[in-house]
Amino acid sequence: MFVLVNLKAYPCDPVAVAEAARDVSEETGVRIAVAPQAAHLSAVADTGVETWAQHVSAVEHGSHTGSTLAEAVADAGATGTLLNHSEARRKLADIDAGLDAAERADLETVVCANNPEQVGAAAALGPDAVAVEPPELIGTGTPVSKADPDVVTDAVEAAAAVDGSVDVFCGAGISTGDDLDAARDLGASGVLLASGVAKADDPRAALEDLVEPVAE
Ligand SMILES: O=C(CO)COP(=O)(O)O
Repeated sequence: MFVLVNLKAYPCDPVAVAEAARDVSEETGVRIAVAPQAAHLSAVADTGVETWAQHVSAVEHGSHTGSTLAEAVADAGATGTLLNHSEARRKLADIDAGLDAAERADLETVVCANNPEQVGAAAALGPDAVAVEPPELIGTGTPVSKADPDVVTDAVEAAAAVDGSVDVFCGAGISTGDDLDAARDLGASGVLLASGVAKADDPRAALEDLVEPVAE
């Protein structure tokens, strides 16, 4: 199971979370990556943790003020990027072009989607993975893998029907090892989470609990 921690714009210490994620990943053998604010990418990557961007713009080098250039994200140490999110919704054409930009910069990709139908559409664009995240459960602490398991199994089916090589992750309300275990049982190969770690009093303990079912 891949654990991808999206720090969104939460007021946590990105380097402290990154160091905890690096240590827990090394101790348990579980792949854990951290996606901080773009301005924190270098500092997070310097810890040695696997580092992801939250977004790259659908642009190439050029006159694109305010954009997040895929090449710049890679230069800062990111090896992957999220694309699209319920909290920052993109047009399909922009997701498609964002995937091209990520490929140019050799970044791994996870496209977020709100439901299994969108998962099918996103899978057709050829990302490395899609993450299904029902918006109504995001940030609630109620895990999608328990509250709405059909969403996960339907997402796995929808992606497989389009492109069997696209991994499916799930997110929204994931915070404990039980939640991760349930996600795995439903066919997800990773989890995408935010508040369970970014808002935890002790992010290291939160991560240790989260990966416990899949630790070596
Ligand atoms: O939106 C999410 C990750 O991208 C999920 O957020 P929570 O883990 O806070 O529910």
